[in-house]
Amino acid sequence: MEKEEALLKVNNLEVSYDDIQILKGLSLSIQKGEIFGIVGESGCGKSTMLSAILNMMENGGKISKGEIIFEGKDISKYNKEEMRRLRGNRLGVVFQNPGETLNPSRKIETQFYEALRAHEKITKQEAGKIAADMLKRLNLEHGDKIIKKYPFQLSGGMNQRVALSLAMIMEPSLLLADEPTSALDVTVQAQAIGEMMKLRDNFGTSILIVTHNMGVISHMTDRFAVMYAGRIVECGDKNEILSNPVHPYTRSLLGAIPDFSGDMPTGLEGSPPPFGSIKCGCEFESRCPCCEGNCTTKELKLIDVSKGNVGKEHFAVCSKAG
Ligand SMILES: Nc1ncnc2c1ncn2[C@@H]1O[C@H](COP(=O)(O)OP(=O)(O)OP(=O)(O)O)[C@@H](O)[C@H]1O
Repeated sequence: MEKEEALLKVNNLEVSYDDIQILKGLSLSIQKGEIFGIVGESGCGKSTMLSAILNMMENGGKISKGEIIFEGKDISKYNKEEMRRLRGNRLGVVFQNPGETLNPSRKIETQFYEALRAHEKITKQEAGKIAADMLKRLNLEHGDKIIKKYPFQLSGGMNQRVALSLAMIMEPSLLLADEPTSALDVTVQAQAIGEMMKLRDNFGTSILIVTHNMGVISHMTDRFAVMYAGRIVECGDKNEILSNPVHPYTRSLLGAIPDFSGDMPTGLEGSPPPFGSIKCGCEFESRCPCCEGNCTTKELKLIDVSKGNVGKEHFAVCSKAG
């Protein structure tokens, strides 16, 4: 059976800030209704990838190569106005801190009204009803009362759910989520994850979630990619990677997760090399327990490490630990 056309396809994306290359030949694809995760430690380029997709890079940032195909069109060529129309309509976004999505000086109902009005003709009253309905669908009871409040009158967890509702109000086909649970209490984190998963079940929304938390990846995603120093080093089916991680960095990430046994997690010494300092070979070499002579010179390419498990995709740029 032929595979359905991907909803989002990022091909060989290269992004630099002030001429220093950050993203290195990044490729991924997301199917309709799929939850895809990107995991990696702080500074590996996760947010840069999302801002490139959204055309929201800060000054000095530019896409130097590659394409971003969303619903069949290369949106990396879109101008600001074309992107503005797409955001909030076909593409929803939720950030780590609800404060980045919500305006502190406007009532929730005004924010919904403005978001809806940007894409369709609507009265304040109609917008209020749609907003209250959406809040209810995301398990926020008394939506009619919540919309009358300002963000500071709600808890962090409630605000994040309001932000999620706002991102979903136009029922976008793809939700981009940048560390959406990191700023929340652990108990509320689980709730927010559950709610995002319901979006896929109830609306068929695809989700691209960026996180440094392997627990979130393991709980939420169908497939995921591990990023290190601006490059995808391992990607594929979630269960394949979690049960048989082959890249030494993925193994280190998994070894760093504390558990209830009382054993100390192994952790990972050192830090990634500064961007721009490694011109060829493997960026993980200085921290890698498995490195060999040619690691600093060989070209890095994702290779199929799936061991013939049909339908269970699994790629890595190195399989020395496999
Ligand atoms: N506005 C900017 N100007 C210059 N360089 C930037 C800018 N934003 C990001 N970078 C560079 O890109 C690198 C990756 O940053 P990015 O925020 O994408 O990483 P991240 O994996 O999302 O980190 P975190 O988990 O801490 O948010 C940074 O280390 C920095 O070198």
